[in-house]
Amino acid sequence: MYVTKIVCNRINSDGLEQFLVVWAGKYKRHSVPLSWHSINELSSCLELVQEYLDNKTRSASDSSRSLTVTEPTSRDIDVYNGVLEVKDGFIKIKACTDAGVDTINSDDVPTPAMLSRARSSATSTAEDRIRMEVVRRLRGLPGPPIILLNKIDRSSPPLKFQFITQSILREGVEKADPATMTGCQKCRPHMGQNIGCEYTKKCDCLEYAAIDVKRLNDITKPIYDRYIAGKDVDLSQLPKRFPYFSNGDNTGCLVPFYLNERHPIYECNKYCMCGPGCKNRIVQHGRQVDLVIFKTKDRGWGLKSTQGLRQGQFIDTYRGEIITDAEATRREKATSSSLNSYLYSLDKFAEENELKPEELYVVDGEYFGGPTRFMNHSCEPNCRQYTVSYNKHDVRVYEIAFFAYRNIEPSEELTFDYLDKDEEEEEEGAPPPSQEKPEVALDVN
Ligand SMILES: C[S@@+](CC[C@H](N)C(=O)[O-])C[C@H]1O[C@@H](n2cnc3c(N)ncnc32)[C@H](O)[C@@H]1O
Repeated sequence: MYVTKIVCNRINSDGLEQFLVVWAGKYKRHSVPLSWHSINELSSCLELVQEYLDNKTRSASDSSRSLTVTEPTSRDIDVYNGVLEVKDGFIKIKACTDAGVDTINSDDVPTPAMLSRARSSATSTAEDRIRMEVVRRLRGLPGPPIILLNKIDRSSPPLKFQFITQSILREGVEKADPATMTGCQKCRPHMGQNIGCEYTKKCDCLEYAAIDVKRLNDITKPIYDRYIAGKDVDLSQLPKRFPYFSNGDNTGCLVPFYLNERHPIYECNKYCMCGPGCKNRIVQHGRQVDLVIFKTKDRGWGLKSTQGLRQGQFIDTYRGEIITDAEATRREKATSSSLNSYLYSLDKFAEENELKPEELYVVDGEYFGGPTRFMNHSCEPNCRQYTVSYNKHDVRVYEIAFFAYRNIEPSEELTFDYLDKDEEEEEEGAPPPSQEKPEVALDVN
């Protein structure tokens, strides 16, 4: 026995908030079992209660606009279509042979009388219970606190959304063979400045990192030209940069070369010889900033931080279910929304690896994800998403990480551009926001 739907609410004669629930099962039409329950008895189906309350709020605002008032036309009754009993800890339906039990045609429920009563009945205990459940889930997440804030109404983020700490690989999605995941072998934890990887030429993790063409010289330019001509060359000879500042106030923030040009970030991994203290590891350590999921006036939920963020500071990853392109298309068709804002294609390496669209994977953050799933769109965003790879040989599964694109004031809403495309940006040559600090790259070749 399980609940399939909530159809009505009321305050009973004891002053208790109750919800009329529909139970699943094979029953004769018109005699589907229904019963009234308090929110404490509905803890296993809070999502359904939330869905009911959201619909009720929506239809209340619709009817206030059209000024339609439905007057009660039939009497309200308490017991419907059978008797529920608790047996062995489960709710069961006892066949109703007692002529004295009130029944009602279930197709008529909720009756106009019930609806009228529901409209004027408070649901604050249920709303508080739902909020407590969201807060409980947020407290279970690793990292600094994530606060839930709603000064607009009594709603909570959807309970059908599950917070996860790592993306979930769905059917048909595979990471590259684990044997391809290698670490840098020539780096050591103490090579000079005690920061792990010190020299871009030694760090194998940078093999496929972007070439810093501005730093080509008489020796490296001919190697670069051969590389561009498609010849086999030793890429470690070409000038590269580590992605993060290794010292100073901006330690851990993205250097402008990556921040502005959106080059894929290759972090060191568990097979690297540089050790866990290496400064080429930021995203893999997870979120280090506090976050607030808050209700906006007109854009649903949004995200902010109570602390100021520095330009280039890592916020969190965008996670979700990683699905195949075919599954993404199926989900897109199934959703009523024409623009599915939760799907994110993992296509960063598609062109250079000649991957066909149908071979790509997609991250769906609608029902499983992290707090960044609540970030809203802006055409002038203060955050941007970057590609972060721990396995340079895996071109289909990687992380999407949000970093502050400029300094961000405490409690400023965090936004990114949903239509952001790296390629367009490079073509247009959009000027980056000014850097307050000069860049100090980590590579000291
Ligand atoms: C990824 S979600 C962001 C979180 C969302 N606000 C929520 O409450 O779940 C994307 C959805 O948020 C809303 N949204 C995001 N940015 C918006 C904006 N700038 N203006 C209006 N609605 C926006 C749209 O409904 C969009 O489909």
